[in-house]
Amino acid sequence: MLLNDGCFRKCRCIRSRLKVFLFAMSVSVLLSVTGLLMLASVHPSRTFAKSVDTDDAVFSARSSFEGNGDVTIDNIHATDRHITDTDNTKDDLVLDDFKNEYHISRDIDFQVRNKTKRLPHALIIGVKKAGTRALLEYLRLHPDVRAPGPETHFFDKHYDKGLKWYRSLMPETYKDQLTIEKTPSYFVTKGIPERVYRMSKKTKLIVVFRDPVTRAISDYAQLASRNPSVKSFDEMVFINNETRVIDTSWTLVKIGLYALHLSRWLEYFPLNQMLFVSGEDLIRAPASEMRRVQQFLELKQHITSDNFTYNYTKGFPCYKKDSSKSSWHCLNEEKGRQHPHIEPSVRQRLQDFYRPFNHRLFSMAGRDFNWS
Ligand SMILES: Nc1ncnc2c1ncn2[C@@H]1O[C@H](COP(=O)(O)OS(=O)(=O)O)[C@@H](OP(=O)(O)O)[C@H]1O
Repeated sequence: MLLNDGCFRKCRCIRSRLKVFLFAMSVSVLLSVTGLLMLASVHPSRTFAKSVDTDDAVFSARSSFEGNGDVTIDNIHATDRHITDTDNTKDDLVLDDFKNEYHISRDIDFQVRNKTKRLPHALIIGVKKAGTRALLEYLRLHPDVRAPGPETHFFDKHYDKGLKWYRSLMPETYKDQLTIEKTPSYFVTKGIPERVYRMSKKTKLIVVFRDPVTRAISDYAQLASRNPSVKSFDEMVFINNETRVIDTSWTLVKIGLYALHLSRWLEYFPLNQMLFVSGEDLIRAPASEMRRVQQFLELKQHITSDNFTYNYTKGFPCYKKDSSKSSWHCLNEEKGRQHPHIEPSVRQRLQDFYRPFNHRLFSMAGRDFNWS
C-alpha cells in the first residue's frame, strides 16, 4: 500500500513536470511562429532595400554632407541653397567641397527628372577672333554636346552671381552628354584660371589660336565696324609712328602674347587637360581639326568631312547637322569680315615683335602653328 502510494505520488510528480515542459514548449513554438510572421510582414521592404543596395550606398555616401542618407526634394533644395551660400563666400570656397555637393545635386536631379542643367565639363576659353564661334557651332553638331548659344562671361563679368546662376544658363542635358561653354575673354583675364579651378579642377580647356598679327587686325576690323571714327590701325599699334615702337599696352596687341596668358593657366591646369586648336586649320581642314577635338573630349567621332562644305562665296566652311537631311549653315556676316589694308612694313614689324612669344608658345603647347 505504502509502496503503491509512493509510486502514485511519483507518477503524479512526473506527469505535472511533463505538463510544465509541454506548456513551455508550446509557448516557445508560439513565440517562434509569431516572430516568423512578424519578419514575413516586413519582408517586402527588406527585399526592396536589398535590390537598391548599390544606389543606397551611393546615395548615403553622396548625401553624407547633409548628415543623413535620405533623398528628398528638400535635400535637393538644401544642396542648391548650399551652393549659393558657399559661392557668396567664394574666397573661402574649397573646390572639392562644393564640387562634391554639386555632383550630389546633379545626380539627384537626374534621378528625379532624367535631364538637368549641369555646369560645363569643358570650356572654350579663347582666343578672341581666332575661330571660337566656328568651333562651338561645329561641336554642337555632335549629339552628345550641348552648349548655350551666347557667351556667358560668368568668370570675368558675372562671377559674383554664383555658380547656381551660371548653371541656370546651361541647357538641360542627359547624364552622358557634355556641356560646353565658350567665352574667349577668359584666356586673357587674370584670376580666371583659379576661378575655373575652383569650379572643377577636372574642367577641360580648349584654346583656339590664330596668327596674332591677323588676330589683331581682325579685332581691329570689328572695332572699326562698331566705331567708324576710331583711329587707324597704324596710329594705334605704335607708341610713336616715327620710332615704330609697339604699344604693348593696347589690348589688341596684348591678347596676342599667347605664351604669357597660357603660363597663367598652366599654374592651375596640367597640359594634358588643355587642347590647342589651330584657327587656320579650322578653316583649311575643319574635319581633321574636329577629329582632334572629339578625341580630346572623349566623344565618338561623329563630326566628319560629311558635315562640311567649302563655301567659295563666303570663303569659309559651312556646315550641316545631318549628312543627308539638313541644309547647310554658314556663320553670320560678322565672321569673315573684310580686313583693312595694313602696310606690309607694319605687318612685318608686328611679326618680328610676336616671333619670340610665338616660339615660346609652340614649345609650351607642343605644337608649331607655322605663323611667319
Ligand atoms: N566657318 C567660318 N565662317 C566664318 N568665320 C570663320 C569660320 N571659321 C573660322 N572663322 C574665323 O572666325 C573668326 C572669328 O573668330 P571668333 O568666332 O573667335 O570671334 S569672336 O571672338 O567670337 O568675336 C573670323 O575672323 P575674321 O575673318 O577676321 O572675321 C574667321 O576668320
